[in-house]
Amino acid sequence: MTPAARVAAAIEILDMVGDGLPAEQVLTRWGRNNRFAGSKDRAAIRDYVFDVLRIQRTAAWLGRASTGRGLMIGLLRHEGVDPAGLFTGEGHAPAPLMDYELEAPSGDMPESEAWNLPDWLVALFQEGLGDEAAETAKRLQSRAPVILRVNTAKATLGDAIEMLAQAGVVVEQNPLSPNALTVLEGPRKIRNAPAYLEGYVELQDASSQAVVDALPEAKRALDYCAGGGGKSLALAARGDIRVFAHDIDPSRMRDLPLREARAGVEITQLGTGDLADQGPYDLVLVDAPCTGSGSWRRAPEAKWRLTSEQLAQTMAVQDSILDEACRLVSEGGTLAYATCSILPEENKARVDAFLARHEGWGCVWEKTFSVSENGDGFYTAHLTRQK
Ligand SMILES: C[S@@+](CC[C@H](N)C(=O)[O-])C[C@H]1O[C@@H](n2cnc3c(N)ncnc32)[C@H](O)[C@@H]1O
Repeated sequence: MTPAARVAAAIEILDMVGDGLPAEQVLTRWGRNNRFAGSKDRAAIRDYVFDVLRIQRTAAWLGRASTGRGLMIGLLRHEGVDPAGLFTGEGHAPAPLMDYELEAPSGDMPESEAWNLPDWLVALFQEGLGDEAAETAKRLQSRAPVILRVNTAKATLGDAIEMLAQAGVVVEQNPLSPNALTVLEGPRKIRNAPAYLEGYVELQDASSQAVVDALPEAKRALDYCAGGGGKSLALAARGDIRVFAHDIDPSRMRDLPLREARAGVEITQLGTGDLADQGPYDLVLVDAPCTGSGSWRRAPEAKWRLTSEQLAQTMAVQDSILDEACRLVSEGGTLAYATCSILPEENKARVDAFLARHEGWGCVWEKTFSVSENGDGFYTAHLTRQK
């Protein structure tokens, strides 16, 4: 495909996303219906779509419309590319620019467009994050780093780095976790690299890894909201620990056996009805469902779709999960709470509300990870019963 044809494809996809369809679904369907597009074309189109979604308000302002076409014109201007060179109408290129599209609006962009958040979230960021609000919103506008976790059950850091390099994946150590590697070159080669296929490394954000690093030693640990099992796998790699994984939606753990086999570790999946029978556990990790605000670089659609009602519902779910999970913690054990959110409503406020509802519990440690070039935004707190 020509560069201009890729732009035209991104416009088509963004229009469908604008109609409310999930970007991933539209991209997959587009790929199926346009088999002539090669992997490089599909990757470039995907980048356009997600780059736009991260800066949608800015792109709409620069492109003078929030249609797919306006957004792509705006994205190109944001990246310092003159859209006239691609909007030629030749071949599969988008139609030439109309008069009103020829120039970006004059004057400074209004501040409201620069945050690239809905207005209600700008207010929430300002209220909850104070001085860090604007910087955090800005960081959410760039691409997230690609990060690997070295599976210490199978490989040393040195072995993993060397094997990755042989497959064209260049990495450097990430400061957030001793086993985390930031990918500098060759991210698209990871899934076919022997180091990945043989379980020497896993894809996992560095803040997520740091949340697991901080968990206290335990013989029996329950990952109460295991999802795909990223944190269960990291815990199991410690060795000398029995890890149980649970999720209210067991289908989320469907790939876990495959990932366990690759990583050379064992995890026991538990249905909700079996949790108490197998308990108590000296460590219960609640990696709670959340708005994902700390990882909106990876899933930028979520920031445009979130409503205040959904945030309130999510907070209520977080409360009820903590109430259920705390019953499974052994005497002297730890209830660890984590979210990939940067909103205090989902973090410290949930811990404070839990402590107010449960006499005898205390918070012994907590940490917030900011959105940074090293990792996603995360929060974690360790709760224990006080003597
Ligand atoms: C943030 S994700 C977990 C990510 C996972 N721990 C990882 O590191 O890959 C939250 C998970 O909580 C699950 N969940 C939602 N409500 C739940 C509940 N009441 N009990 C247990 N799990 C729940 C969701 O199905 C989702 O998979």
